[in-house]
This record gives sequence, structure tokens and C-alpha cells, in this order.
Amino acid sequence: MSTTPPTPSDPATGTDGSAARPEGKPVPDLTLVPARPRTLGSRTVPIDRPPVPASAAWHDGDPVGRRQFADLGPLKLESGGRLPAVRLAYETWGELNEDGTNAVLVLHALTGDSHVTGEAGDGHPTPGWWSSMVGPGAPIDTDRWFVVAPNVLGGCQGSTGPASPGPDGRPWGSRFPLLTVRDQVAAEIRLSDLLGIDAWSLVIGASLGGLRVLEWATSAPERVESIAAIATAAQTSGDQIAGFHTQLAAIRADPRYRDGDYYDAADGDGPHVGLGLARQIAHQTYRSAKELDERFGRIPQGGEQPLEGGRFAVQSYLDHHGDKLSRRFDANTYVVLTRTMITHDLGRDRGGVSAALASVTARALVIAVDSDRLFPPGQSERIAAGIPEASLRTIHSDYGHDGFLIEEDLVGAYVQEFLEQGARR
Ligand SMILES: CC(=O)SCCNC(=O)CCNC(=O)[C@H](O)C(C)(C)COP(=O)(O)OP(=O)(O)OC[C@H]1O[C@@H](n2cnc3c(N)ncnc32)[C@H](O)[C@@H]1OP(=O)(O)O
Ligand SMILES: N[C@@H](CCO)C(=O)O
Repeated sequence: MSTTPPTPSDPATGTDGSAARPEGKPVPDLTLVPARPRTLGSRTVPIDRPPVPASAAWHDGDPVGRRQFADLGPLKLESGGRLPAVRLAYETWGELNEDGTNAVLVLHALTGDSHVTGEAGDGHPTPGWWSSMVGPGAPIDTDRWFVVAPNVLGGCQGSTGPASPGPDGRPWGSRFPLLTVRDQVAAEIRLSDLLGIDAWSLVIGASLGGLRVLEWATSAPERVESIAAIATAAQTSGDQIAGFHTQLAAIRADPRYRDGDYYDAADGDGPHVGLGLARQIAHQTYRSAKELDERFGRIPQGGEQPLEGGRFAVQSYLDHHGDKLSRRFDANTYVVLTRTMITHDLGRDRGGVSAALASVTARALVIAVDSDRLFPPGQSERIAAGIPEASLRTIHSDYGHDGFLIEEDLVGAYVQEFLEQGARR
């Protein structure tokens, strides 16, 4: 039976699953360049995918690229556990001035890494995830600021994580201890000590990076002059925990997960199906319903007939993102980092969230994306209302949570404005 795709509401949308996307709406009080237009092609993801490695984690001996490494010694963890040896991979741009007053710490989200800006290759699996935010003349201008970006503790791009060698030299796997956002920041504080940075002019990050930004401002207020917390929360909600839970269940249900001990599996195969499913569940929350409706609607994927078992374009799009992540990321790291988001509560043992936010002395820029259904704007409003010296900015975008990555121009304009305000004080 032939299918005639319904006409989507966006007249620029093609019928082959490719789509021209809506423009980001301009922010009313700033003159800004709108989000760059992109036309995205359709792609058919083969059902029988070529084999992927058991883990796409970075290992000693792989190309180092721009990474540097800091060995930070043992770390006692909030859960009562202990990591006997912590290493953080990090990258830097610009130069630290003589009095050490121009340092900016950039903290990545769930599947990011230290490679904030620059090309892919030479060991870096992806191009810089905030390339137009950081660099010479960029909002975080590396001619002026010394920028440091670590790969998070528990990560898989050079920092100590579940794919790293445990005390017996074998990968940690299921033995890797439970981490919290506080542990991640404790390691980053050690990195700051090692780099000789007493106080950061700015600590900035979004999503999981934003959770760490808030933790920095609360656990080390004397070392943070200002923060930018983007698309994030002071405490993850029941709805967020529910979404994270199903992602973890998808990974654990993959028989190749082997309870986390898959690195040296005899068949060399890892839980890429489960990881891909987790990414698909997550990716829907990264984008708005409006975008998925207008961009894909009910358009069949090119060459496929849904009434004959084929996919709609949006299904193919999610398949693609799931497949792509499973080729560049480690499933155990996904589990470890997702659990840090599940347990995130800035107010734990601090008299509650309000008391924790009230203790923040840093000047704060809080940015929300109005269509974010993962970290909804109400969570940013709560942060901004609770921090004594905070300003809230809301980006109008159809791209949802991923707006913090896609709307770099809008985020950049607010960050630049915030940095300039700080310099005038
Ligand atoms: C700090 C951090 O968060 S770092 C981590 C950031 N990086 C990521 O999250 C990596 C995953 N990437 C993404 O989520 C997104 O690409 C973003 C957020 C970085 C950018 O978003 P956008 O530019 O809007 O890209 P979009 O989500 O539309 O995806 C484009 C991809 O989907 C593919 N695609 C589009 N339509 C279809 C379709 N119908 N079927 C299959 N694939 C499709 C495109 O070919 C393109 O593939 P490619 O990335 O392999 O070249
Ligand atoms: N695309 C982002 C979303 C999570 O904030 C990531 O993968 O890290």
C-alpha cells in the first residue's frame, strides 16, 4: 500500500525524512544573531549494525590529542567508598595571568568531555561541543581568560571511571564505587589546587555540568567568584529520576551488559544495544515535542513504509542518535554519571535546598531554555530565587534541553554580558 505523508506544519520540511528546522527565536532584550540554520539529511540506520567495540572509552596508549592529565591521589567518597587513585583529564586554552585572576572552569554535561572547542580527531571522538562559546574573540575569550575543562570523574574520556584499571589492573567494571556530584567536584577542587588556581572568576556548565557548578558554589564558596548555571537544577525531581531510571533499566536489560563486567567479554561485544536505547529515551527529553512534531511529524523515513513495517523519520532519527552514542561512549560511565544525577541534592546535609542556595556568595547567572522538558525552567527559577545575587535569563528556543548546545549564540551573548558586568564592578 502506498502512503502519502501528511503535510507537516513546517512547509520547508521534505518528504524523505530530511527537514529544515525552525529558527531559534531572538531574545528580546539583546541584539543577537539567530541560531544558525541547518538542513539535515535523512539517514537509514541498518537494523543489522556493524559490530561496535565493547566500550568506546579512552584508554592509556590511545591518542592523547590536547588532553593533559592530573594525578590527584586517593579520594574518599560521599557514599563511604574510596577511589585509591584519581586521575582527571583536562584541556586548557589561554594563559593564566600572574595573579591568577583570570581562570574560568567549564564543566561538561552527561556525554561531553574536556574537548570544549576544536576539531574532532587525534583521539578526540567529537568536535568541540561549545566551539563558538570558547576561543579567541568568543564570549569566553581565550585571549583574556584562562579556560580549563576537565573530563568529569567517572567519565570515559581520560578521567578515572569504570573503564579505568582498578587496583588489580583489570577494569573496574561493576566494582566501580557509587559516585555523587560532590565527589566529582571534590576531584575538580584537587585539580584546581594542582593548577595553582585559588579562585575561579567563573565556573560555568549546563545540565550535569550545571549540577557541578552549583555544587562548586556551595562546597567551595571562597573559590568561586561567579557562576553560570544553565538548564540545570538544585535537586533532581521525581520526574527526572523516573526518566533516568528507565535509561538505566535499558542498559541493564542488555545481556551484554553482564552487570557491568563486559570489558573483557570473550566475544568482545558490549551493551551497545542497551546504551543506544538509553540514549533514545534520553534524546526525546533533550528535544521539545514542538520541534519533533514540526520537524518530523508523521513523515515516513525515506524509502520506508510504516504500514509495511518501516519507520517514521523520527524513529530513524532516534535510532541514529542511539547508535551514534553507543559508538563513542562507555555504558558503565553512562550508568555512573546518570546515578550522580539521580542522587543530586544540593541541600543534602545542608538544611535543605533553600538553605544551600542562600549560602552561595558567588554572583550568579542562571539560564533556562523555555522549551526544556528535561530541566524545566521552573528549576532555574528556583535556583535564581534562592541565590542572593542571581539574575535569571530565559532563552526562547524550540530545541528543548539541547538548546544549551544549539543556541550557542544566545547563551554566548548572555555569558559575555555577565562577564562584562563582572569586569565593571
Ligand atoms: C556538553 C555536552 O553535552 S557534550 C555532548 C553534546 N553532544 C551530543 O549530545 C552528541 C549528540 N548530538 C546531539 O545531540 C546533537 O547533534 C547536538 C545537540 C549536538 C546538535 O543538535 P542538531 O545540530 O540539532 O543535530 P540533530 O539532533 O538534528 O542531529 C543531527 C543528526 O541526526 C541525523 N538525522 C537527521 N534526521 C535523521 C533521520 N530521519 N534519520 C536518521 N538520522 C537523521 C543527521 O544526519 C545528523 O547526523 P550526524 O550528527 O551523524 O551528522
Ligand atoms: N546532549 C547532551 C544532553 C545532556 O545534557 C549530552 O549528551 O550531554
